[in-house]
Amino acid sequence: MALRLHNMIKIKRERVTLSQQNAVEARNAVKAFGQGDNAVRALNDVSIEIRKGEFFTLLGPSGCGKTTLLRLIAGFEMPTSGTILLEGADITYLPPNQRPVNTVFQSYALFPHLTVAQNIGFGLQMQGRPKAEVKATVDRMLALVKLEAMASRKTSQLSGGQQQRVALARALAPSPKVLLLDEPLSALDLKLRREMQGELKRLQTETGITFIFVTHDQEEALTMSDRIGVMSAGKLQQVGTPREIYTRPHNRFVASFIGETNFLPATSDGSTLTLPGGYQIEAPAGTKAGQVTVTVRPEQVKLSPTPEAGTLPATVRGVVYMGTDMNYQLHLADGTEIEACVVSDVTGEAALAAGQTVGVRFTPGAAQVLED
Ligand SMILES: Nc1ncnc2c1ncn2[C@@H]1O[C@H](COP(=O)(O)OP(=O)(O)OP(=O)(O)O)[C@@H](O)[C@H]1O
Repeated sequence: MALRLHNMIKIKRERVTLSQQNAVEARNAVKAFGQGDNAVRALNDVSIEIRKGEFFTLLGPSGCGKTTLLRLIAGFEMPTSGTILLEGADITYLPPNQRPVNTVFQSYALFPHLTVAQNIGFGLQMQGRPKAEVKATVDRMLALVKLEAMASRKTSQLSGGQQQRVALARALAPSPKVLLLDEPLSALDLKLRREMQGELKRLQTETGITFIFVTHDQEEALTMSDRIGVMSAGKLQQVGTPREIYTRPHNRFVASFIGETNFLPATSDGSTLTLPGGYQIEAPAGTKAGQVTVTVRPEQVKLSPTPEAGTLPATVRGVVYMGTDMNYQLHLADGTEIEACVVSDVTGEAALAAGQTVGVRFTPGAAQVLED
């Protein structure tokens, strides 16, 4: 009995310590809007752990619940059920202004009649911090976002990129534990967006503050994040590093939402996968026996000019020159269509022509078996 109690206390302590290592946790978060038949489940039992000091991205299509999850963390919404924790403490019902969390919105929400410096210092002033401290922090923030020369300009006289920097500096000024960023770059043109992606990453690294970034742009998520949480229809589909998400997608949604991919039917005996045309590859560890769906990225599909033994015969249906790459559309004997992406050579000429029968192989280890 005493041993059981001791173990229970130990487990509880370990759980609390683990929770404290996380900046933010959602446990079984459900958020429903509306009643009865009109109810929308924006979040459907979402549990997630976001570590201290990481650049974490919530990625998913429009309406999947990203903003709703962010609003629960900010305190702008309460969950229908479930818990939100910040460094292990339950903040589910804590008002937004009592959370050490700040948000940067897509619209920036700057005060146009105030100067850059006044905008950045606004939150600190409202907190009643001493004047000298406000000035020192504003100066530090101006240097951080490289806007020292603009300190006394009105924000209405700034470009979109500069306004974005002011919004970031203002949100970072009170040193929040967590910064929430709701599609902050979507109003910027492509060139500026790329520049600000680098800037955001730099700010996160330099400040060490946990960033939770919302986007529906997969490239943005892959290039900026330490880890990504992929969402669809109010559910978290997969959490992992950009590399894990791209190379080891768990299901069809994740595989197709992030990058281009091919799906092929296969039969598994637990150790070997047999694909259309009898092409056999090693099954990844843990693959169950039976009918499965395999996914393989186009750049992991290798082509030889003739269907040699041990390859999958296919007919080239079309060739598209993409600049850096050549894209081949291929037709398999069972009717499956797949794509291969081959780096262009110096001439930019296609090595294989439409109508040709070729041999297909996959880079060993590249094919993934999906859960659904
Ligand atoms: N206040 C609300 N009242 C009713 N339904 C809402 C409300 N807020 C969100 N929803 C619904 O909840 C679902 C999730 O919305 P949410 O804004 O979280 O998605 P999102 O992934 O952030 O989408 P987007 O990228 O378009 O902003 C959607 O179906 C949306 O219509």
